[in-house]
Amino acid sequence: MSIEIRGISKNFNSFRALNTINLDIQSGELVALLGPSGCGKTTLLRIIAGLETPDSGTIVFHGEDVSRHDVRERQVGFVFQHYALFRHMTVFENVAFGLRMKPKDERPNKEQITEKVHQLLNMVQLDWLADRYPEQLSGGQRQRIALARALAVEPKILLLDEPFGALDAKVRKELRRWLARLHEEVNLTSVFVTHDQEEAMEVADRIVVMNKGNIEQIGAPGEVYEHPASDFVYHFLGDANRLFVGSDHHVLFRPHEISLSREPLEGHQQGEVRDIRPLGAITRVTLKVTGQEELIEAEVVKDHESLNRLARGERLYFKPKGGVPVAS
Ligand SMILES: Nc1ncnc2c1ncn2[C@@H]1O[C@H](COP(=O)(O)OP(=O)(O)OP(=O)(O)O)[C@@H](O)[C@H]1O
Repeated sequence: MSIEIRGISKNFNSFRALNTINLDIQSGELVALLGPSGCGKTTLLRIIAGLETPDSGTIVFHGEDVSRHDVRERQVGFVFQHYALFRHMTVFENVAFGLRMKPKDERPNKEQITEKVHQLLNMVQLDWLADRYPEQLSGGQRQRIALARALAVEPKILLLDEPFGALDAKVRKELRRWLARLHEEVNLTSVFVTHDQEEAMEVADRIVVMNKGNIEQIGAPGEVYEHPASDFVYHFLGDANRLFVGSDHHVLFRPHEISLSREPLEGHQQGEVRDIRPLGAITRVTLKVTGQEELIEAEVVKDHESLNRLARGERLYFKPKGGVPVAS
């Protein structure tokens, strides 16, 4: 089911949380709303769900204007970070809940419900936990059960608000990959909110970068990373160096977009080594350049020749590879 967001604005008192948002989401797409805290991501998700009313604009699901439909009529599935499971119900009952609450003429019978719940629990690979209570589960398991519960009623649209936000880094990574695979299997239209660029890059088909109630850029992960539409997007999508060139220009470049050498080379300038950090496959070297306070970070493979017996205080020669020239 496609989602069209047309001219959506929302104020909280005099504060403009969303400023005329337009966005088309294709059927079956997995879209990330990415931006810093307070940029309006959650508000937009809640408006799509029907949990919040916009001041102006319309929401269209598959050609039908649902702006006036309430949250139940919209039939979307949710997974929110703090949207707890029912504590007094087992995992099985939690997942069955939405099916049992269906109007009588749509409600499956007992056997059908049992079959469906086990099918969903198998899909999230947690069928063996069916008789447990939520407090007997890990955080990651709870999130997967919450997802199974959301999917039980077969929503055409799934909305996820920082679904893995409260989990530790390793579990987050596993769940993220698992969500991307699941999305391919089930093929529903999904929108998820995150402030973590790595999460958005890894999972989403398209990323919507938001800032202060506006959309800065919409594009595939590679597109927004390689061709950022603004300084804001460039900085938000990854570490960035600023190298000043003269008094009114600077060049933006990523730590890995650098040529590094022990010897002076054509077009390279010198920097003093302030720090050397081995980070696994790569090593990060921090350089101080004459004439600017901001340090430059260079990331090169760990066996790069420039690193051979390198010590703090020594000099290296560097040159940004590519980079984006900007007026300061
Ligand atoms: N009910 C409300 N009343 C007043 N202000 C609100 C309300 N809901 C949200 N806001 C404000 O609107 C802005 C956008 O909030 P929103 O929750 O959409 O941001 P967000 O991008 O999801 O941020 P986060 O990542 O921190 O959750 C924030 O400045 C927030 O304080």
